[in-house]
Amino acid sequence: MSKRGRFITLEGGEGVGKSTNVAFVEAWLTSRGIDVVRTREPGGTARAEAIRELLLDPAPNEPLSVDAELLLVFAARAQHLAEKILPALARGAWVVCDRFTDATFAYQGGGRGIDTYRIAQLEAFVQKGLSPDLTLLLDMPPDAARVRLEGRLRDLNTQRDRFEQERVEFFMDVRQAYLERAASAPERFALIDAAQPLQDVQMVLGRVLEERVAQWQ
Ligand SMILES: Nc1ncnc2c1ncn2[C@@H]1O[C@H](COP(=O)(O)OP(=O)(O)O)[C@@H](O)[C@H]1O
Ligand SMILES: Cc1cn([C@H]2C[C@H](O)[C@@H](COP(=O)(O)OP(=O)(O)O)O2)c(=O)[nH]c1=O
Repeated sequence: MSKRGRFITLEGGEGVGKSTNVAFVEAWLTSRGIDVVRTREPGGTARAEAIRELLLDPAPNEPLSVDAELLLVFAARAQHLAEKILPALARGAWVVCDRFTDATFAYQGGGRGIDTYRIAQLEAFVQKGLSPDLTLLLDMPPDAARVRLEGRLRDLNTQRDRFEQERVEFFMDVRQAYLERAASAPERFALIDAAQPLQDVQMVLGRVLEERVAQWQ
């Protein structure tokens, strides 16, 4: 049987550069001959992307309950794991994912105030022990990240989604929860200063990948 692939996730608040750097990580690994599947959460498959639409739709006439939000995130994840992530890892491909369960601890836990224990129960139920091999946490102050996000929204001429409409205090709680998770699992996390110029962020990312890939081989 071929060796299971590696599972790498990128995390951080809105506008810190996750999408930009998921592409960088994919290109970095591909250039070293690694078979890479790039994906994102919530989403990654047709049905999971349909759940993403429900989660992001601001639909002001019917607020989404906090519990429904949590369960939808995990429903999308269960589908994503079954249809995409687990088959890719089983055939030996490496999966690079823009957000995963650390985002649930940060947003539904830190942001919405759901008890960490309840999230951990769903994590165990849905993931059955699977967790990322490496998590690249892009960290910067939310107000500075918001400036970047505004630029992206303007460029793409899109409206703010349900999460992007949250107040800055929500994103400060999200950041704090991410930092606490990183501190509790330092062997899995690499904490990266995302406020640096992109070139510097990517130099650090390259260094972290170099080190981890060498350890895994
Ligand atoms: N290190 C950086 N310095 C300045 N701008 C950046 C940096 N990284 C990303 N950006 C820009 O910030 C915006 C948000 O980046 P993006 O990758 O879409 O973030 P995310 O996926 O985390 O929301 C984009 O316009 C992107 O080009
Ligand atoms: C994966 C995940 C995402 N989310 C939220 C965070 C984001 O606001 C939203 C969509 O993710 P994403 O498209 O990555 O946002 P952005 O590119 O703006 O950073 O989903 C959760 O609340 N919980 C989760 O478990």
